[in-house]
Parts: sequence; C-alpha cells; structure tokens
Amino acid sequence: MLQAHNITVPSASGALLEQVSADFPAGKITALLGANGAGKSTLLKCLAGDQRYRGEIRFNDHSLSELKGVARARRVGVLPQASSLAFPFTAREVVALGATPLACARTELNARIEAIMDQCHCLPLAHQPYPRLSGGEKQRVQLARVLLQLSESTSAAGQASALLLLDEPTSAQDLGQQHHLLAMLRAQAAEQQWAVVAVLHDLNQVLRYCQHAVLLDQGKLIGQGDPQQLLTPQTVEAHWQYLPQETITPFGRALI
Ligand SMILES: Nc1ncnc2c1ncn2[C@@H]1O[C@H](COP(=O)(O)OP(=O)(O)OP(=O)(O)O)[C@@H](O)[C@H]1O
Repeated sequence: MLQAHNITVPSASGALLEQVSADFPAGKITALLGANGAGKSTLLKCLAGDQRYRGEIRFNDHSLSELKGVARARRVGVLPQASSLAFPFTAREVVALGATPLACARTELNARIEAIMDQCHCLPLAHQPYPRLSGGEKQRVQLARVLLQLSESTSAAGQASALLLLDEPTSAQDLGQQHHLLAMLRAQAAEQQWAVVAVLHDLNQVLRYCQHAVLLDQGKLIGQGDPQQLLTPQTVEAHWQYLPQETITPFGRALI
C-alpha cells in the first residue's frame, strides 16, 4: 500500500497541491483523475521523488523517501509523459536500460527482455533504431523498460512489492493497444502485488480497468474510491468542463 499524507506543493502563484491525502492500494490500478492542470502530474512527480513537497508519502508503512539507490530502482518505476532519447539505440537496447538494478544472469535477462517486449507488443521492433519508431511504439518500448526494471520486486504478504507510476501511459496508443496495455497492467498489478498509479483521461477506460481512483481539481483532493462509485454524473459534470450533457450517462461515463 502506498499512502500520501497531506501533500502540499507551494509555488509563487499559489499551491500546486494543497493538503492532498490519498491511498494507492497494492494489486490494483489507481487512476489519477482530473481536468488539465488539476495537479495529476505534480502528484505523480511527488510519488516518484521528482518534486519537492511538504507532507509524507508512506510505502508499506515506511517513508518512501527512505528507499534509495538500487533498492529504490527495483521497486519504483516511472513512465513519464514523454521520454526523449537522442542516441541511436535499438528498441531492445532501450528496454535493456531497465536491467541496471537487476541481479539475474545474462541468459535469464535475455529471456526476460524477450518476454516483456512480447507482453508490451514491441518484440518485432527489437532491432529497429529507437529514434525511428512511431510515438506509440516508443511508448511501448519505454513501458517495457520500466516493467523490466521492476521484474525482481518481491513483497511480504499483504504488502506492495513495487510502485509503478505511469503518466498517461496510453496517450500515444491506438484503441486496441490501449485496451491490451491496460488489461496487461491490471493482470500484472494483481499477480505481482504492484501498486500501479496511472494518470488517465478516458473515463470509460478507468471504469473498465481501474479498481481505485483519486480525483483532483485545482490541486485539491475531491474524492477517492471505487471509480464506479466516485464517477457519478454530478461529479463528472462538476469537474470536467465542456462535456456535452448527452455524453454523460447515468453511471457517470463520458462517452467521448
Ligand atoms: N514548476 C511549476 N511552477 C508553477 N506552476 C506549475 C509548475 N508545474 C506545474 N505548474 C502548474 O500547476 C498546475 C498543475 O500542473 P500538472 O502538470 O500537475 O497538471 P495535470 O493535472 O497533470 O494536467 P494535464 O492533464 O494537462 O497534464 C498547472 O496549472 C501547471 O501550469
């Protein structure tokens, strides 16, 4: 279990996050929700250790900031919104960058890279130069790199083995790949007891694949819980501007 307690991020123009407390359960995908500028990426950066904040983030009842070095790299994986890479690496070499904190032998590592690239639908691209890949292909290769990084995370019963932080992980994917990746992440979260936190904009996908959701608006927590309960028509209408009325169903689903 990952827990954020009273997270505040001050800035000269007002707090980017104000006293946000939220839970991110192990074994589930938590959707981080809110309109543009609500503070989702800022909260994700706090969880990733890339943003200074006041408050505390606890991971399995310890302060997350105590987790450092190789131990942290094995247990905290981050997929940012965009990853640039100027070197002419192949896709496989980019995935292999995730092996840095791992201890397995070379043959085992090769098999693991192959299996994870297959899982992320990027194995046929293994020997292509990464800079030439399409946006969606690059995103799947980067996801494979992060999954490899977490592939040796283990946990005691009832604890999260790892924390996987994804900023709009399906933004560059076609519809079929979006569903494949979310279904795969949901299964991985359950099997590995990962706490997966994903910034997502598509509420239909959230309702289908995420078992928990945290809703922000203007840097404040609006609510958290089961997406089916949290995303009422009233909540969707109140926190997403410009949605035509007819796109909001009685279950709060936005149909576009
Ligand atoms: N370093 C910063 N200094 C000042 N303001 C910032 C800083 N970083 C982000 N902001 C502002 O904080 C707000 C929240 O930004 P954030 O990136 O967390 O939003 P978001 O919910 O992820 O939005 P989106 O859906 O557009 O990605 C925005 O208004 C943004 O302009």
